[in-house]
Amino acid sequence: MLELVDVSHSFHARKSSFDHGIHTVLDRVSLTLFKGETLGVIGRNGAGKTTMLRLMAGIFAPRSGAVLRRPGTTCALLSLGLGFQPQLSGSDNALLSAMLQGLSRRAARACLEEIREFSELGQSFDEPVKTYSAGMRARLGFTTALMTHVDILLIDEVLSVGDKAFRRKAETAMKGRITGEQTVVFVSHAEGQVRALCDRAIWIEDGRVRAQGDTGEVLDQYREPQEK
Ligand SMILES: Nc1ncnc2c1ncn2[C@@H]1O[C@H](COP(=O)(O)OP(=O)(O)OP(=O)(O)O)[C@@H](O)[C@H]1O
Repeated sequence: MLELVDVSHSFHARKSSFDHGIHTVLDRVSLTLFKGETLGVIGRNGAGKTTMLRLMAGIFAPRSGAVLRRPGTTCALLSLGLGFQPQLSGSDNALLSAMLQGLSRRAARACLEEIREFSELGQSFDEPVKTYSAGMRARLGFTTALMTHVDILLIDEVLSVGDKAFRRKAETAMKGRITGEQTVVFVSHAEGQVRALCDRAIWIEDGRVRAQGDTGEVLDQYREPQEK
């Protein structure tokens, strides 16, 4: 469904501590994402997980290597603070995202009531997104992605924000999608969620793949050095 072949990525660093001003964030990463699976991505802060998702989504082009996607595959990146127009209302943003994900205007409009209800944003759904808290943005982003249908859903940490009740509801809804046809890449620091939701996992450390395979085994390896 999607493949990373020897993908490397770097940013220009301001700090002189990085070699020649270049900070390598991903170093020859290869992986294959299969149709219908949920792949968990784990790793410490700054390991390169978000960068990898952005490469998968086509937001960045890799400095070297290739990101291969079957032609016509639609892909949505669900991430905090990404993709909203702050001056537009929650409702208009939801409409826009749904249309960007390939829905017709009529089909997108038809989703709006469901999004309003599930997100529990109430009156705020019609207020500009710039007035939202982080948790409210997460609710809007999560619900919009949940109600519209893309081939690959890339989820960056969003299930870990918001209050407990919404988190539980979001997790249940996500499980419903995951056990169905949806192909998902799921970045999370919440090991319990990764264990519960993911068929396979990949551990990224300092931009390299440290381990990949069975979720339980990868999580056990990931935990070992931290417990020493
Ligand atoms: N646009 C950018 N410009 C420069 N450096 C960046 C940029 N985006 C990320 N980085 C750097 O790349 C490294 C990896 O960042 P990334 O966000 O991919 O990590 P992460 O594994 O998602 O971390 P976290 O778990 O904290 O979200 C970090 O050192 C970060 O500072």
